[in-house]
Amino acid sequence: MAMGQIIKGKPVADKIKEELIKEVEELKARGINPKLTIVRVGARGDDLAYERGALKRCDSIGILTEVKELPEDITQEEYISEIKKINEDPATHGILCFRPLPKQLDEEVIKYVIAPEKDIDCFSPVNAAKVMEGDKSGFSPCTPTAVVEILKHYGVDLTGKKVVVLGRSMVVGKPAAMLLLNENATVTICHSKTKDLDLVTREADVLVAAVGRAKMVKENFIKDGAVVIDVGINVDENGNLCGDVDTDVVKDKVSMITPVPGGVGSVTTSILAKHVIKACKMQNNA
Ligand SMILES: NC(=O)C1=CN([C@@H]2O[C@H](COP(=O)(O)OP(=O)(O)OC[C@H]3O[C@@H](n4cnc5c(N)ncnc54)[C@H](OP(=O)(O)O)[C@@H]3O)[C@@H](O)[C@H]2O)C=CC1
Ligand SMILES: Nc1nc(=O)c2c([nH]1)NC[C@@H]1CN(c3ccc(C(=O)N[C@@H](CCC(=O)O)C(=O)O)cc3)C=[N+]21
Repeated sequence: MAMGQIIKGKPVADKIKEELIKEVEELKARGINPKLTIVRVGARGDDLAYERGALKRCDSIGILTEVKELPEDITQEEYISEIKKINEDPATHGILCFRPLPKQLDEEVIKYVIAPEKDIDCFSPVNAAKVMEGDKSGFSPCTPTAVVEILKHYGVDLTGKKVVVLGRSMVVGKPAAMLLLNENATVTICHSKTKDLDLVTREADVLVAAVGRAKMVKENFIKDGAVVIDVGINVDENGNLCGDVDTDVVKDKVSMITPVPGGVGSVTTSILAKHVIKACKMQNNA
């Protein structure tokens, strides 16, 4: 069996980064300084990984950043008031609220608070509706967008392909399925209630794993020669980052697979930066 190709995020991210550096220079020449504000509650491992990646990426492009660190036990009223403050702060162009939120915070209420024009990761229903409609005037969620960009970069044609998305969250699975559908794939979405999961995923020409369970996807989940996009960012028993796919056991069966770290996450941060600049330009009629 042929050894699968490890398809890294870096070349995809670097290409996006080069374009963005030029755009930031142009904005700065006009006295406009694009800025991202991150809102983090508590200290989840995957949030911290994103934060590290996002701060590094924005820094290298010239985007200003600020992190609002909020206590794990924050009340809904307090959280909402923090978001409203940032909505009204003219220096911030993009807001990223890490999700999932802790249990006492009701996402179904909070998602209406973030200003749609600053909502660079598609939290607001206004932007979610645009993803459904294929309307590119809003902000698609960064990670699902990164998944599509990686597939395009490595020449994987999605038209007519059987794509299985493992996971149905509003951060990854569900919008990823929608964006892949927009690329003319035939899409199946799986979740915790799916029966015979391995039989379903084994049909996939392209498998997108976004479950948040370390190394859950094994050899029996994979069709020979499939392309696997591993979105998972999990922390294993030794404190190291790992994906949702057990890469060691599937790598000889796949044709291509993204690594963790160095895969989807690194492209996600580039898309995030791209969206901050898009938001900044829109807010400045630039
Ligand atoms: N690389 C990147 O840029 C990013 C990585 N991530 C990572 O991706 C992973 C998923 O994130 P997110 O979508 O936010 O996570 P959520 O926990 O919100 O959603 C997980 C999804 O997986 C499903 N699921 C959980 N367990 C199983 C199982 N045993 N079998 C089948 N389906 C299952 C759930 O089903 P149900 O709906 O039925 O509960 C749910 O739809 C995490 O590791 C996260 O850190 C997230 C964003 C960006
Ligand atoms: N609203 C929301 N949207 C998200 O997209 C979201 C979220 N909440 N909550 C947390 C998860 C996790 N996530 C990561 C993104 C990039 C890296 C990343 O840049 N990873 C680098 C490594 C970074 C490092 O370890 O320093 C890599 O994979 O190479 C990691 C994790 C996005 N998430």
